[in-house]
Amino acid sequence: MTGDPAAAKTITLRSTLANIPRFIYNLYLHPLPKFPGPACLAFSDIPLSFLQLEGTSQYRLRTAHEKYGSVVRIAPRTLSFISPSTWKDIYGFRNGRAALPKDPKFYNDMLLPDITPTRANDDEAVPIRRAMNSAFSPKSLLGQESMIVGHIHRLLGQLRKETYHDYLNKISNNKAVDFRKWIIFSMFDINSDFGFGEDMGCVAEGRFHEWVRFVVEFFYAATLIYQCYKFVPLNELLTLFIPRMAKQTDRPDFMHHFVASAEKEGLSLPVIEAQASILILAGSETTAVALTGAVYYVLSHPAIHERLNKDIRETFKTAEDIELKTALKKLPYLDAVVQETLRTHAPLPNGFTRLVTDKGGAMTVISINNYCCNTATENYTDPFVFAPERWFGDKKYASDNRNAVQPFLVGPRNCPGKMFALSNMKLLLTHLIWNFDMELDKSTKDWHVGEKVYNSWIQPDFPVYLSGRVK
Ligand code: HEM
Repeated sequence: MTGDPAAAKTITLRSTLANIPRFIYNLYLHPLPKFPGPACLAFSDIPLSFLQLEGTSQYRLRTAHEKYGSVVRIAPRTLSFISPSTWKDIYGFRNGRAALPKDPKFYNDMLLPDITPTRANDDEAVPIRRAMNSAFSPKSLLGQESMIVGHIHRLLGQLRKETYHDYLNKISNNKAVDFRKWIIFSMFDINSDFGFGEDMGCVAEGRFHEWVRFVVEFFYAATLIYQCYKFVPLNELLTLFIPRMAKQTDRPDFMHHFVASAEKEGLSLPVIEAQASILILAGSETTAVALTGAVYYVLSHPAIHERLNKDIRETFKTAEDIELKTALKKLPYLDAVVQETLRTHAPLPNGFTRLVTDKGGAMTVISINNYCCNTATENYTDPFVFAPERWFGDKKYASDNRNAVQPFLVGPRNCPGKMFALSNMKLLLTHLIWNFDMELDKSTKDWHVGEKVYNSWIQPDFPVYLSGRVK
């Protein structure tokens, strides 16, 4: 097909000219101009969409918040907030239900089916969430520990193989390992084992399962979703690849708990099956991004790395002593490292949009952007400094708004997998640090600078040198 650049230019110019009255209206006559914000974003929806397609909107919005304050108009009908007090107003409960409805343009019918908790309306989501809660209860999570540890051991074994030419004689092959890749493998294995009682074999085979690759790319596709009519609904794909439901395992996995409660809630089989997609989609990539971020921040701060090494290696005399109960409770410094990672590197940095309807019926889209909120100078002292101490009552950070960090959201539509994600992160970090001395490859300098976001951070390769611990 041949293009005609002159015709394209003419069409662009004509449509821009035709829209000038609308741009003027948006800037000066619209009901929202009382909210501050850059005119270059407020005149049309196009600039924000462009930045989102480019994966860089978080940086532009942060600059706008630093200049204009805690509420910024970022498109004609769109406001961004960063005050900690607004979390509850936007996402919390009101009269036992979600305070505000989800924005159907983001939660559209190409993203996920409306029988997933993410897209179900507030009333329909209640029984699904109730059925999920029993699967995510602290008791059933503790029941998953041996499964998680089994996967961690498999991962450690593969990392040793990658690191050592001859493991018994400790002959290293002096090759850095792409850590991010292995963490993704492990998180997809753990989440699918948790969800369906069967892992995907990513760590064992050292490669992405085909549909896992698809799920990772779905995060990018979600940004382009309006143009993505070619995508088959994800849950149908998943049920094609995972012959689940009837499979029986001795260990009560998520589906075991979920199906038992779902029956009591009167949920239909299609609703039960649809949870397959959301569980893998929501849990694997997010936790992998957070874990990779945590390893990066720890290794790039030698004092933090040393303190964590000391805490973990002194607390657990043998690797078998590492247990969820102890890893979660006895290691406050590890806890602070994880919190600080979720502040500086929240896996889903851009906000989740909700709608406010005014008396005339006009809708405004509002959200809190995690990246802007967590790196705002109005919320944190030295917001770009990775400082676990800020979670320990260090005087320097006394004025920090620590409750501004809400990577799992708040309220009735928050993340039900929060405890599962935190447990995985802490267990894996503890095992890694107990077992290995680690060092960043030089190429990782400024590894996170300019990272793009398509729903989640697009992290570059992450080469790390490993060796069996010396002390
Ligand atoms: C660090 C890791 C994680 C982060 C930061 C995170 C964050 C979030 C956030 C912000 C939401 C709300 C999204 C929205 O409103 O559209 C969400 C929803 C959800 N998450 Fe997580 N998540 C993580 C890990 C997990 C894990 C491990 C699981 C399950 C094993 C999980 C299961 C879910 C489910 C099922 C939903 C949908 C809930 C609903 O819409 O009602 N998440 N997550």
